[in-house]
Amino acid sequence: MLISCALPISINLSGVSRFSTHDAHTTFVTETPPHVVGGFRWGGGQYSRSNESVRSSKAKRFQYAVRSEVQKVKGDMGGPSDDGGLYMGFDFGTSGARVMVIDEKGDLCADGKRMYPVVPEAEWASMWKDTLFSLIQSLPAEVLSRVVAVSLDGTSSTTMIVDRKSGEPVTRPILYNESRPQALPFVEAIAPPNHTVSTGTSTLCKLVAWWIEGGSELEKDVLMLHQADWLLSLLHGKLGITDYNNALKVGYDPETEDYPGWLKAQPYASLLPQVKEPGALIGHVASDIASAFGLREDCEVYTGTTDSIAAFLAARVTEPGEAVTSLGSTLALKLLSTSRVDDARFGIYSHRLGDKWLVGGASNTGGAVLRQLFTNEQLKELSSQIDPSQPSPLDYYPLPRVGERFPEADPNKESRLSPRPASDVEFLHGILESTARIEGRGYKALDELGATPLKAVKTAGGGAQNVVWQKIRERVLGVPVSASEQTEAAYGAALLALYGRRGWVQTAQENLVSSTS
Ligand SMILES: Nc1ncnc2c1ncn2[C@@H]1O[C@H](COP(=O)(O)OP(=O)(O)O)[C@@H](O)[C@H]1O
Ligand SMILES: O=C(CO)[C@H](O)[C@H](O)COP(=O)(O)O
Repeated sequence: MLISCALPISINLSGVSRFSTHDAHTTFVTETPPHVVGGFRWGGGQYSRSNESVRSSKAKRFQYAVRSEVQKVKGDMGGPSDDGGLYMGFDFGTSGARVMVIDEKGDLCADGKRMYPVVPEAEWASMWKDTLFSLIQSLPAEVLSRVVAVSLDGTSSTTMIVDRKSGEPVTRPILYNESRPQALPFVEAIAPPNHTVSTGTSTLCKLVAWWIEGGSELEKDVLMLHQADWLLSLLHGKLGITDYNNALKVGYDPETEDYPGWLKAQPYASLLPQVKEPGALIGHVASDIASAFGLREDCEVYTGTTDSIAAFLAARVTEPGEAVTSLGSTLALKLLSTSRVDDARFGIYSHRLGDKWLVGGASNTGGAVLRQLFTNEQLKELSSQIDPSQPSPLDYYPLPRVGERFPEADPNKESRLSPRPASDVEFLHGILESTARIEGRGYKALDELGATPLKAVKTAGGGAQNVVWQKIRERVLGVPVSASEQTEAAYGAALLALYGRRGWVQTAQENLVSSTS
C-alpha cells in the first residue's frame, strides 16, 4: 500500500566502515507504516509556579494541541493543508546525524543517517556542515522539491562562538559534556543559588571561560550560538537566533521569556542570541541553499530544540508522570511534570513545554560506554543470553570518561567497571543493570524534589532496541517501560517543523483541539 508520500522507489545505500568519510544509509519508505499523528495536548495542566506568568497571551502561543492517539491514514488533522508538502527534521546527536522527512499526516517518507567521521577538534564545525549538506543531498529530488518546512535539534549546551558577520566559528565548538569548572566561581557569583547554569558543563560556564581567557577582546565581532542554531543558520542565512530549550543552559528563563537581569548586566550579554519558542518561524531557506539542493524558494525554517527534547516529541508522551529516557550515547531523562524543578547540585533542570515542564537531567553514562566495549552485534548477542529477571550482583558506575552531570553533578567522578567477570554476558549484565540503577536514582531525585510522580517510561535512542535492557529497567524502576514507536529524535524535529508550519498554535486555551479533553 503506497503511502501518501507516493515514493516509487526503495534504495538502501549500504554503509561503509564507521570511520570512513560517511557511513551512508538512506532509505525511502514504500510501505505505509502504522502512522501516528504525533503530539499531545500542551495545555490545561496546572502547575505550581507562577501559572499566570506562563499563561500570558504570549505563553498561550506555545500551547499546541494535536490528536494524541495513533490514527490510520485517513485521519484529518485539521489545520491548513500544504497540498502534499513534506516536513524535514534533522537530529545532530552525539555520535551521528539523521534526517527524517514526513508528510502532514506524520507518515515517514524518507530518512538518512551519517555517523560522524573522526576529525580533529578544529574541524568539528565544518564536519557538521558537511554532514548536514550530505544528508540533504542523500534525499531524492522529488522529496526535496516537496519540503515546505525544516527544523533541527542538536546536543544541548554544545556552544559555539562565531563571527558576527560571516557566522564562521572563531574557536572550536565546546561539546555538551565538556566542563569549564574554571568559570564556575564567576557564574555562581552572579546566578541565584543552585541555578541551572551553576555547573561546569553549562553553556554559561563555557561562554564565561572563553570570555575570561581572552575572548572579551572580540566582544564587538562575535556571537554565541548553540550547535542547532548554527546549523539552522546555514540553511536560512540569519545569525543570532535560538530557541528557549537550547537557551536554558546559558541562563534564559522560559517562564519570564527573557534573559534574567543578572545575566543581561554582564559585559558578554551582547553575545547572547535572540530567543524564540521551539518551532517558531525564522524565515525561508536562503536562495543559494534552495537552488543548490533543489529546495523550494519558499521552504520555511523553524527554530529547533535539543536532541533529548526532540526524542521526547517523537515519543508523543501525553500525560504528566509519563517520561522519556533517551538511551543514546548518554542517558537523558525527561519527565512530563506539572511542577517545575531545578537544582544544579544534582544536575536537575526543567525545560518548558507549553504550560507544563520537562523535568530531568542528562547523565554521561549510557551508550558511549557500551560502544567503547562492544560492537552493536556483540550487544545483541550477549544481551540475548542475559536473564533480565535476575538482578546482577555487580555494582558499576559506567562512564566513558571522567565526569558526571546527573544525578550527581561531579566533574571529577571516575568510571567504575570492576571487578570484571570472566563472562562477557555477566559483565554486560552488570553494566545494563548498573545503568538502570542510575536511571532509577535520577527519577527518584526528581520525585523527591517535587516533580509529578513517575508512572511510565518510554525509551528513545539506540538503546531502545534492547528488550532485555528494557525488562531490567522495568524491574529496577518499578513502572512500565516500553520503546517509543518513533525512537529517532529526527522524527521529533520533523514534527516541530510540522507543528510550526501548520499553525498548530492556539491563541487561547479554549481553542485547543484535543482528543484527550
Ligand atoms: N542492542 C543494543 N543495546 C544497547 N545499546 C545499543 C544497542 N545497539 C546500539 N546501542 C547503543 O546505542 C548508541 C547509539 O544510540 P544513538 O541514539 O544513535 O546515539 P546518539 O544519538 O546519542 O549518538 C550507541 O552508543 C550504542 O552503543
Ligand atoms: O546528553 C546530551 C547530548 O545527547 C544532552 O545533554 C541532552 O540533550 C540533555 O540536555 P537537554 O536536557 O538540555 O536536552
